[in-house]
Amino acid sequence: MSDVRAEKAFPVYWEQFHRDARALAWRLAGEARASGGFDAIVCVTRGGLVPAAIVARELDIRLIETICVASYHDYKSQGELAVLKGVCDRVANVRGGEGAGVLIIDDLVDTGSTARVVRGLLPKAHFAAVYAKPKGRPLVDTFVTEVSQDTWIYFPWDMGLSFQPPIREGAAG
Ligand SMILES: O=P(O)(O)OC[C@H]1O[C@H](OP(=O)(O)OP(=O)(O)O)[C@H](O)[C@@H]1O
Ligand code: HPA
Ligand SMILES: [Mg+2]
Repeated sequence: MSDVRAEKAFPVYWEQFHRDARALAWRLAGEARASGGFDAIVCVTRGGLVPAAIVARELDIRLIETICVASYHDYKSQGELAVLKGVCDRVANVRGGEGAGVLIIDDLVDTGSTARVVRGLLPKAHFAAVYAKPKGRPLVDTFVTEVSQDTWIYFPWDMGLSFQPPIREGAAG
C-alpha cells in the first residue's frame, strides 16, 4: 500500500462539481467535433458515475457502460488495483474496437494508476477526468482543473454538514 500524504484540502460542493463537469462537457464537445464524436461512454466506477451522467446529458450520449475498478481501500491509502468488471462486447467493439469512438470518464486522475490500467484495456479511447494531479496528467486527454499532488480533493458525495468551531476558538490555528 502506498500512502498518498495529501496535505492540502480542496473541498468541492455539488454546485461546483456540476459546473466543473459541465465545463468538461464543453471541452469534450469540441473534441467530438474534431474527432467524429463519441458513440459510447465508459465510466470508471464509482467516482466516474456522477460526471458521466452530467456529460452524457450534455453530449446526448445514450450508450453508457461501466468499468469497475477499486484501489483506494482506506481513506487516502492506495492498495493493489483490481478490475472487478470490464466492458461489454457491444461497447468494446464500437467503431472496430480498442476503444475507438469511446469516451472514458473518471472524477480525477491522481497517480494515474487507474487511468493506466483502463487505457490499457481501451487504448484508442478518449480519457477525460474533471480534476487532474500532476502525476496523472499525462494519462488524461481532457480535464478541467489541475490541483497539486499534495492536495486531497473532497467530493460532495463523501461529505456532510458538520458544526465548525468559530475561528477565534483556534480553528484558524
Ligand atoms: O490516479 P489514481 O491514483 O489511480 O487515483 C484515481 C482514482 O482513485 C479514485 O477511485 P477509487 O479507486 O478510490 O474508487 P472509487 O471511485 O470507487 O472511489 C478516483 O475515483 C479515481 O478513479
Ligand atoms: O484526491 C482524491 N480525492 C478523492 N479520492 C481520491 N482518490 C485518489 N485521489 C483522490
Ligand atoms: Mg475511482
